[in-house]
Amino acid sequence: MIIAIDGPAASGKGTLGKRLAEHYGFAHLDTGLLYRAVARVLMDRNIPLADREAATEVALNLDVSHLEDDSRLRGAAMGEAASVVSAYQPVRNALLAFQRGFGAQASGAVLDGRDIGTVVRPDADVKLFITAAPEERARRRHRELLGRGEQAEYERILEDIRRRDERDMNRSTAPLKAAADAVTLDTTHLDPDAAFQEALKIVEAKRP
Ligand SMILES: Nc1ncnc2c1ncn2[C@@H]1O[C@H](COP(=O)(O)OP(=O)(O)O)[C@@H](O)[C@H]1O
Ligand SMILES: Nc1ccn([C@@H]2O[C@H](COP(=O)(O)OP(=O)(O)O)[C@@H](O)[C@H]2O)c(=O)n1
Repeated sequence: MIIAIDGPAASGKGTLGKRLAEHYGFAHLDTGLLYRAVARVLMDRNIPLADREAATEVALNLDVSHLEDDSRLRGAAMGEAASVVSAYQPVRNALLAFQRGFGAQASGAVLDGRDIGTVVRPDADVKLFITAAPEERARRRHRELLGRGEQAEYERILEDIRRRDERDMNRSTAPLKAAADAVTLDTTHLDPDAAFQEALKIVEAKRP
């Protein structure tokens, strides 16, 4: 079974994806980490994010083996940089085969990102579109960054989230949007447990 989870920044996609994968014993891929990793390599090499050719080259040669263990990828700067390089079609193309093949050896897979239900796995058995009010998402990300010891200011994070959503929704290639057959779950007033229970109901109802 394939579960696709899409939605805007800090809506809780990763948290939900991880829990659903644990519940069903499936593999889980946070696809945002791929774009974050491309951005990180460019930044480490002092290559401008505007260099599409270099970004494509990095994406084609990306080492995808240790993404989960790399806490630097989860910082605020990398999220912003990821949304710049993710707008380049050749970068997206370079990362597509890996995402499509992910979980083929497992009994099922959960992938979360922006275009899983629309582009990566339009054939997914269940598609969830996770949303929450921008203010609530900014509160969540603020708490998360402070918890990781990063300097973080609520107003600045809210601005970053709005700008990133705008860029992700309005790009010409694989824009952030709910697939026609996705079920939308608004988690603004749901804590992580309640969101998981709601998501579980949706998955169970759609399970083949
Ligand atoms: N329903 C929820 N209520 C409150 N906090 C949440 C909820 N879901 C996730 N979080 C927290 O919000 C932050 C962002 O969640 P995450 O799953 O990383 O979102 P995304 O993958 O959509 O960016 C994390 O610190 C996470 O623990
Ligand atoms: N499938 C995906 C996943 C992420 N992305 C891009 O990568 C950026 C970082 O994604 P992320 O999921 O790690 O970000 P958060 O939602 O965790 O803040 C997003 O703002 C998107 O621009 C994408 O274009 N397609």
